[in-house]
Parts: sequence; C-alpha cells; structure tokens
Amino acid sequence: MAVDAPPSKTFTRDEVAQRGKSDDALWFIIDTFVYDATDFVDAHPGGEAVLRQVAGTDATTAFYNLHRHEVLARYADMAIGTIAGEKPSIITPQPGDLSPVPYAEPLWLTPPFKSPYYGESHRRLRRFVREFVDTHVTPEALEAERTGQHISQGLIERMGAAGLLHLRMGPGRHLDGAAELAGGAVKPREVDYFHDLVNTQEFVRATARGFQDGNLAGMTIGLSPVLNFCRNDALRARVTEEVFAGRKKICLAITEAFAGSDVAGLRTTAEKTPDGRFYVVNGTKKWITNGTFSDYFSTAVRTGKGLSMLLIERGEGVETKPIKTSYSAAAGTAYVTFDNVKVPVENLIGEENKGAYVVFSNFNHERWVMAAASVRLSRVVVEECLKWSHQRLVFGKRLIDQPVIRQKLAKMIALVEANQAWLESVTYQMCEMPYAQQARHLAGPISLLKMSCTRAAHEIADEAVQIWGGRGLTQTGMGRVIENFNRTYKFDAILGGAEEVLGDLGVRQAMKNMPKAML
Ligand code: HEM
Repeated sequence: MAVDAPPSKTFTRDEVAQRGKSDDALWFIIDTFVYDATDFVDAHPGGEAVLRQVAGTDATTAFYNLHRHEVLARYADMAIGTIAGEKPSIITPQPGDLSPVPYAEPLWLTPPFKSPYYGESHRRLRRFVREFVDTHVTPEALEAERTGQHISQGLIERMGAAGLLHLRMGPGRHLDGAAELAGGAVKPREVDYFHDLVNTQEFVRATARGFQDGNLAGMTIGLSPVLNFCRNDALRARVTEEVFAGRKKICLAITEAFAGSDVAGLRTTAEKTPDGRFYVVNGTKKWITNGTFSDYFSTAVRTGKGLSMLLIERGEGVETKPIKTSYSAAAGTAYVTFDNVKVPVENLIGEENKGAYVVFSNFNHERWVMAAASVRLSRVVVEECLKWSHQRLVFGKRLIDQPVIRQKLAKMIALVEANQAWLESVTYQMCEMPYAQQARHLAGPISLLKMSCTRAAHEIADEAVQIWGGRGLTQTGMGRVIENFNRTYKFDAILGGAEEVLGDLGVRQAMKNMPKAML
C-alpha cells in the first residue's frame, strides 16, 4: 500500500505543479503523496476531464469529496513519491485497528470510558476477531455480496480452526472440542455471552448483509437445538464435529409459506413408520437461510399431538431451490421441499410433541444475535455518516457545519448508544442465568430489545440516506455501506420474528408478572 510504504522518491510542490500538467504527464498530490495518473486517465471511472482539471495541484479535498479512502490502497502503484519534508496527515486503518471516529466503537472500546462487563479476555478476543475479519472476511464478503457466491470452504475451515465457529454458539461444553479459541485469546471455560457478543459484533463489520447471513448464520440457529436438546450423544457429537470442521453445513428450517412468525400454523408433517424406526416427513419450508448449501436441516414438524424438532439430513426426497430476495444470493436463502423423507427416530431433537419448547427456547439466542448484529451495523452506518459529513463539501461548507445534519447524527447516535446499553444489560442477565431460565425470563426482554434495535435501524437507514443523497442509493463507491444497509436492514425486522409479533410477545410476557390487584 503506497499510503503505508511510500516510494522513496521525493518532489517539491513546485516540481509537481510544473511536471504534473505537462503534455506527457498527469500528476497530482493527495495528502503528501504524489500520484502519476498519466496511464490511468482512460481507466478512471470518473473520467479524464476531472483528472485534467486537478493536474499539478493538491487534489486532496477533491479526492475525498468523491472517493472512499480504500480506493487509494487499491491503486497504490500509482503513487510515485512524496512531498519532501512533509508528514502525512491521513490515517490509513490497518487490519485490527479501532476506529478513531467518535461513536464508531461501543463505549467499552472508547478511551477513557469504562465498562463493568468486559475484561481482558474480551479485549484480546476483540483484537483477534477484528484482525481476522479485516484480513480474511471483509474482502471475500464484499466480492460475494456482488457475485452472490456462497462462502468459500477455505474461510469456513479457517474460522473453524480458529474456534470462531465454536464461539458463535455461546458458552457450553461444545467449546471443549476447540483446539484453540481465537489464537488463545480466551479459554473454553471462561467464555461467556460477552465473548459471544464481541464475536458477533465484530463479524458484522464486513458490511455485506447477505454474506453476513451466508457466513453460516444457519449454523448459529440450526446447530443450537442439536447442542441443547439432542438426546443422542453420538449424533450430537458427530454433527457438531462435522459442522465445526466445515465438512457439513446446517441450517434451521421453521418458517413455511403457510406460517412465518406464526409457528403454530406450520404444516410440515412427520409420521412414524409402523415399525417405529423412522419418521416420514412431508411438507415445505420457505426463507431458509443457508438452505441452498446445507447438509442438515433442524426442522420443525407436526407429529400428531404437537410440534417436534427433527434433524433431517439432505438425501432422497430433500430438494432445495434458491429464493431471490433483496439481499445477495450469498445468504443461500432456500425453498425446501420434503417429499416422503425417511428420518431415523434417533434424529428427534428434544421430546416428541414438545418441539414448541425447543423452537421457542432457541429463538432467544437467535433474536439476541440479530439484535447485536443490527445495532452494530447501525453503528457502522453512524461512523460512515460522521466521516462523510466531515469531508463532504456542499453549498461552500462541510455537511457537518449544517445544523440539520447534526440533528440527524444526534438522533442516530442516541439510538445506537441506547440499544447497545440495553443489549449489554440483557447479555449480563444471560450470563447469570442457565439456558432454561433464560427461556423463562428473557424471552420478553430479548423480543423487545430486537424490536427496538430494528426500529432504530429503520430510522437510521432513513436519516443516513438523506445525509448521503444519491450515493446512499448507489451500490458502488462512497455510499456502498449506506445503500446495502438501507436495502437490507428490514431482514432483521422480519427474520426470527417480526417486529410487531416480538413487541406483542414482550408485553404479554410482562403481563404474566403483573400483580392481580389494582394498583
Ligand atoms: C489516485 C487517484 C484516483 C483514483 C485511484 C481514482 C479512482 C476512482 C474510482 C475507483 C472511482 C469509482 C468510484 C469509487 O470507487 O469511489 C472514481 C470515481 C470518480 N473520480 Fe476518481 N480517482 C482518483 C482521483 C480523482 C481525482 C483527483 C478526481 C478529481 C476531482 C476524481 C474524480 C472522480 C469523479 C468525479 C468520480 C465519479 C464519482 C461518482 O460517481 O460519485 N478522481 N475514481
């Protein structure tokens, strides 16, 4: 990267002014670097004329008014030297770095603020995961978001080997199987839900919503019923090992064309064979994240007197086809059909006809992950808006100098900070409660939290697009993060329970604890 390792040649500003706009050369300065764009004019996406206009000059302001900083790194070989005696003032973030932008990081990562929730192992984990994401995830995520390619086997194996897949399932005995967690940043026995939170929120920074789900979101929600409710130890151990090693992929298959948030309306059936050795499954599932590339489906089925959960392996009678949604095909969203699929009775997860308990317990962690992801992505949007408002010049001044823009930013910051604080408070309760108690006491608060985060995302997307104008609607260039967020934030408001259903659930749960007496 030129901005990190500048070419050793130096020039004076006068030299650039004279040589830079001669007949056979087109040079300009950005920060303290001299760029030779002579052979770039035809390739420049913004055209030749604009480059000719800045030939020989300091084009720093013009450049940052129109480009993301990362463009410079992509075209590093155009830098031919630096200005003699001048020090660069532009910061090039390195993999793993914290952002210097105010409110770009949660308070616990912003000096001099403190938090009672995080210790040294959380900080070590944050460093490890951020560097991992910046180096290995973001480049693949941005490319896959464009092409719709599924996650690469290489990335899955790399995450598995680093224990990052294990960590996504939260604390528990599954961690004992990990060779090393995040380069030794945290030991299996010390993992709590704040490590899970750090891991979840760091991955979101790849800013590609479809790929974010394509990055084994199906595992986070589909493996957890197996870990928590599968009574067949051998099956649980085998599936867990295969999934963490990246040999097999798993997803959660609940929703149907007939029933989304209304789980009681599911119609997929499982009938026992006369010899009692198999279930025969018939039905369909819709909007199944990672379904197109999964080998296992943790599936909610009707078994006569109620719902049950079955682990169904891809095989005869199981078909998946992609559903085109408004985020990228990298998520592997599928329509799944089960046509007389024979499933061994050992694959029952939890008890027969008591699957509703499995489904609803499982929702808690899923919704909490979605809340964590939604608020973290909202924060990235706030960061983008702060950077843009700071560098964008309109009507002769920076955007940030307009009170109307500052009002929008204030609202966005307040929403993110409030939700992150609530999220951390709920996470602390999760750390203090065994899984069964969480299901009893936290279903309501987690539902309300997710509703709050996604409502906030709605407000934040709206304000962000207004701040960015046309760029907030453009998939490439400066506003790509805003465009992606505005197009996809609704996924969190629907998946795992629609906002309205969750709000209602939260209040109904609260009313269970309402004293009968008039108060
Ligand atoms: C090292 C120098 C430069 C490189 C590598 C470069 C590269 C690019 C790239 C990749 C784009 C596509 C949009 C994006 O990805 O952000 C772009 C757009 C553009 N560039 Fe440059 N550029 C450079 C310098 C400049 C300068 C000095 C100007 C002068 C004002 C300029 C004016 C523009 C314009 C007007 C657009 C279109 C922006 C839009 O559609 O919003 N570029 N440039």
